[in-house]
Amino acid sequence: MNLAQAASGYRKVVEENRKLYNLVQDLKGSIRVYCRVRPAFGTVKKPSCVDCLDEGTMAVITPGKGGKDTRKNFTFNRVFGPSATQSLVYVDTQPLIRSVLDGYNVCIFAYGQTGSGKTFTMTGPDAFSEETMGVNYRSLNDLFEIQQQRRGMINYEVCVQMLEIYNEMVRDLLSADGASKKYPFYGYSCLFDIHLSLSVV
Ligand SMILES: Nc1ncnc2c1ncn2[C@@H]1O[C@H](COP(=O)(O)OP(=O)(O)OP(=O)(O)O)[C@@H](O)[C@H]1O
Repeated sequence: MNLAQAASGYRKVVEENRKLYNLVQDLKGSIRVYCRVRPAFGTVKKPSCVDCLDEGTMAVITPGKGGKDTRKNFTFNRVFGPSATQSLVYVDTQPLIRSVLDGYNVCIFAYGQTGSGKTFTMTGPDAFSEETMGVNYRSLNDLFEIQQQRRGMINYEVCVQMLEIYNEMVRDLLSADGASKKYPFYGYSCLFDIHLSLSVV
């Protein structure tokens, strides 16, 4: 077998591996919903109204009269309890980062009421370290690592946009004249009409 044949065979195996990898991600569910319960703060003395039952189920307890509490169970792809670390929370998300570099669209977002831990999960706390950093930084690290591993075979250009939607206004966070770069927000489709600053990283 000559070198050209060997290289062609190798490329086929790599391509097959890529397809199978992304098929597994699809089969695990193209929409996954995780629940993270943040720890109660030191000053809170009342028992928690949230109970993590198992890896995929949690209960919300509503106190009733005469000690008759009602419990409602909710099922997720996975439930992370108050002691879950940042790295544990990232484990299920990590494989999707490789899918991004294989040409798949991936969206990861945090949703929850104020103070529930969205920033903590996605960015990390102020006391920032390798252990405490959140999903965004971990994802970027992985993107750059895979980019390095594939260097010479595939060249990737990584760009970022950052925007904030607040009080029905879209604000371009990477614009030098940020204060003036505000657009009215009319819904999802309006984001495509707005030309936000694109920064190559
Ligand atoms: N898993 C966690 N472990 C320890 N502390 C946490 C955890 N999740 C959140 N916190 C702390 O709880 C507080 C509120 O969290 P955070 O700011 O992330 O909430 P948020 O959902 O982003 O709120 P907002 O919508 O108001 O911006 C912060 O002090 C944060 O450090």
